[in-house]
Amino acid sequence: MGTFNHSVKVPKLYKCAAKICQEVARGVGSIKQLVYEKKHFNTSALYALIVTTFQKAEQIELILKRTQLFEKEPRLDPWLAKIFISELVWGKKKLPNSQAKPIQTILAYEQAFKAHLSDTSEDTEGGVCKKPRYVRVNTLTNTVNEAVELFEDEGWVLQPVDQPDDYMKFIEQLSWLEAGTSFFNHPGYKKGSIVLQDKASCLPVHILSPPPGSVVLDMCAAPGMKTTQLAAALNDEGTVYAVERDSKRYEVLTKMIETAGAKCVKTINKDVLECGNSDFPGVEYILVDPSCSGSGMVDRVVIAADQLDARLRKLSGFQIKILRSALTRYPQAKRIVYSTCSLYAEENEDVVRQVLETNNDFKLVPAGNFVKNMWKNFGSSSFGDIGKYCLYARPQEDLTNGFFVAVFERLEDGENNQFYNGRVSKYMKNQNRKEERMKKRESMRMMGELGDVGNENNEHQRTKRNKQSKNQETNLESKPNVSLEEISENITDDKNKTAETEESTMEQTGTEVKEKKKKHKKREEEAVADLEIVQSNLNRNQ
Ligand SMILES: C[S@@+](CC[C@H](N)C(=O)[O-])C[C@H]1O[C@@H](n2cnc3c(N)ncnc32)[C@H](O)[C@@H]1O
Repeated sequence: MGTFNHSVKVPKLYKCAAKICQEVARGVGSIKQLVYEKKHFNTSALYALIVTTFQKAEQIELILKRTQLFEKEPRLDPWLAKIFISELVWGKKKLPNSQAKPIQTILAYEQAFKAHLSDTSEDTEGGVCKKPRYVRVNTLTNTVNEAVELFEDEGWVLQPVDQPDDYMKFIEQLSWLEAGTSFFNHPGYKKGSIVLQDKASCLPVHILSPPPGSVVLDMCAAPGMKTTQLAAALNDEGTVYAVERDSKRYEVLTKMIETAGAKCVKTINKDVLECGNSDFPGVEYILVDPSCSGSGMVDRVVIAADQLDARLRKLSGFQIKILRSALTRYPQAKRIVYSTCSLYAEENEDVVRQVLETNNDFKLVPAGNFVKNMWKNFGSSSFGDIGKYCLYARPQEDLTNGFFVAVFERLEDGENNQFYNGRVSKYMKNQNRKEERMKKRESMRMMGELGDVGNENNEHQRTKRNKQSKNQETNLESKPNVSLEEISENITDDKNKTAETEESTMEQTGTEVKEKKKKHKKREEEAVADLEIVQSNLNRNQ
């Protein structure tokens, strides 16, 4: 091993890359978001280094296991070591000429890494595909021809596309750029002429195809790729309601909309599960693109196998809930597209199946119809027609990120949803119960008001009632109007909410998630305390 000097620092690029990897793995943000937040002078090198490290995650883990690097070198920073291995084996294939200790330590294992790599490459190399760099032309600010000219001026050559299909033409116009081509600093990207959006990620909006002038709801909007694509589909005529719950991601969303010059978008920083028809009147087209495992993303962070089942269960619970709300809360909705960038049936066909089984207002329509039946990959045959009707983009065959799309359309009179099994979902039962409770309260309130008319004693009775309830309030330590049933329901609701928050805030920071959990726990405890107070008062009154 060469000599090293403790005072020699690791170059900033590697330290920064290791820090971002650690944050991505903790769910603080996406690679892109964190890289751009760091404002490092060599963004593209930083991005490439991190993406390669995640792409090669399985191989790196195997190499680490076989060389027992961390057992032998316990002081090595794990993410820094992974970054160096990635650079040494797949990146520049060398490390900076430095005496810094971590660099020297890694270099001492170079031969061992390479030897182990030759054993591992066969089974894992096939997992990574070389997809081209896709760009979507933002037709709100320039035409496809203008964008093509912009690139041709720089020496790019546009290749003809064989497929006659509009979708293929539009999306692939500029797709013949080598894998890894970077456009983050391109003036066209900075001023919003192009959007760096994967071809498969363009599918959901292409399939939803809202005509200009329509009212659209984008339920999970940030960072805003599909929101801006929706605005372009509308030719900026009509309305796109873009809802995003996470406040940090909401900021990114508003910025992206501004850069794209989309005027028809109304952004809402709210939990869409708390919204309904009165918030977004007249919604006709809905895009449901919820948080998912991201297993289709070529530069994804791999979820550890022992956590996968639990993670998928949580995610699919949330996905079912959000899709159901789309299908039940917007009476004027005609077409709804559900999409994920996951390749797991648990988040895709199975979500579609569960929602369809309890809904008789919508039918599933073959997604292939919307791409002129030219698509190759569909859902699993183990889901019967549901599989046939849903569409997949698969990295190896389509050279895109992995994606899933399902399309729902409102039933016409006399039509049936062939997958409906006649059962009412728990979700709908809860919704109906809530509505009934609200109606009951409203009619009691109305009766109270009507009762005032022509009743001389009413004033007196109301004062008496108020007095009684004030006394009760004091007895119940200010919790008089809450029934046992309501409090119990709140506890359950809060429990569900805690789970849901966990599922859908993958993109939130660890601290935010912790804070939220704390708050939910406190609310739960308060609700339990309320329940006990009401219970003890009831016992006392019996
Ligand atoms: C897969 S991303 C959406 C990507 C986006 N459609 C695009 O194309 O750029 C999912 C987004 O949904 C947001 N989200 C999750 N649960 C939500 C909820 N209940 N209400 C609103 N937004 C939510 C997440 O914060 C995240 O930004």
